[in-house]
Amino acid sequence: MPTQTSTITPPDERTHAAALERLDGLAKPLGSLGRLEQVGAWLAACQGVCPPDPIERVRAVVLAGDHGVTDSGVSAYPKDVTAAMVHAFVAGVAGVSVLARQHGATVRVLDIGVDADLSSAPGDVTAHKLTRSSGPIDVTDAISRDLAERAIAVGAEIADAEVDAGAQLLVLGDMGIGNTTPSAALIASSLGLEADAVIGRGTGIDDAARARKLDVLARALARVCDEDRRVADPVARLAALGSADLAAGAGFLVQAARRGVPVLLDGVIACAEALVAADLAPGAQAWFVAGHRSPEPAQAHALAALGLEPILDLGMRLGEGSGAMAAVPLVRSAALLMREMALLADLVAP
Ligand SMILES: O=C(O)c1ccc[n+]([C@@H]2O[C@H](COP(=O)([O-])O)[C@@H](O)[C@H]2O)c1
Ligand SMILES: Cc1cc2nc[nH]c2cc1C
Repeated sequence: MPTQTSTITPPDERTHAAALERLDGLAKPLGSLGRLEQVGAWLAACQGVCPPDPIERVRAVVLAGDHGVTDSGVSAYPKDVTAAMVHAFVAGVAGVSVLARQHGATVRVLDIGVDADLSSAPGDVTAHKLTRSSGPIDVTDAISRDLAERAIAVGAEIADAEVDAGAQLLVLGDMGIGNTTPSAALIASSLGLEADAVIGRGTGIDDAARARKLDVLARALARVCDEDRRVADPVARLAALGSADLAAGAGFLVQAARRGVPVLLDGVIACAEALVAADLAPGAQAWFVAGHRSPEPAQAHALAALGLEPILDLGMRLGEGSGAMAAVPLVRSAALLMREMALLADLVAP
């Protein structure tokens, strides 16, 4: 029985049209606020109100997990860093923690599939733990179909909690050494691409590690993809080539869209999750904006397929939701400009 797919109610089209009209009437040359105008109109449509409310409550969730492919030497760092970084998020000293503090956002880190016992971590870090590492996708499925379905449901529960806590804007972050490999595999198998079109240098791998990663990716895609290099069913894709944390991310994004709360996407991991989310729930992508461009080639493919253009292009490749968090002030500016700028007609006598 496939996981239920459903179409998503889109952001309000009439509010979007009203927002574009308001933007054209502001005290500025037509179109002169560039991307901020599109972001402002999108926010208005998501909220169903023009001008949009100021964005006061931004909530980030970091989903952590380990990946069997790390045993093949596909990352520049050892997998113990995943668990170590979970402690850093809890202590508020990770990169995204600093940015979130600066921008008044919350960060919740959750161990979905870390290969360590984090049960002594404070708070509810392990409340949604599903596995200790997902499988090496070049030789076996990452997780069972049953676990993929449970992870999607867990991700939805996590999104519900953030929305119920009052989130006006969500950020989805990731932490997992090796996770650019399953992310690239998900994007390739969603779009029918070959390994060499999606491979990137992740944490900064050298040429030898890149050759190993290319081999892992090619064997993973050959193992599960049909002649089109695709896997049609999104749940099967998450189980075969993803992981528990990536499936939870896809479930999170579907539920955010279902609840009508906009999401700022981060780098290649969130974009892989978004691509699958759009297959699980067609139209979900209308609730997403890309916070930043990652150097990972797979992200560019995912963004093009989703019809998204990143707000920032700073060469960031940290993950954690950091690139999305860096874009938060601009999203806030887009709302305030629409609220507080004068109308040209009120300044210029007829
Ligand atoms: O967000 C991105 O586009 C991104 C690009 C490269 C690396 N990362 C982060 O680095 C880790 C994955 O890189 P790797 O090389 O171990 O696959 C993981 O913790 C990600 O958060 C993230
Ligand atoms: C130190 C470190 C921090 C990270 N944060 C997200 N991915 C990461 C990868 C490494 C290696």
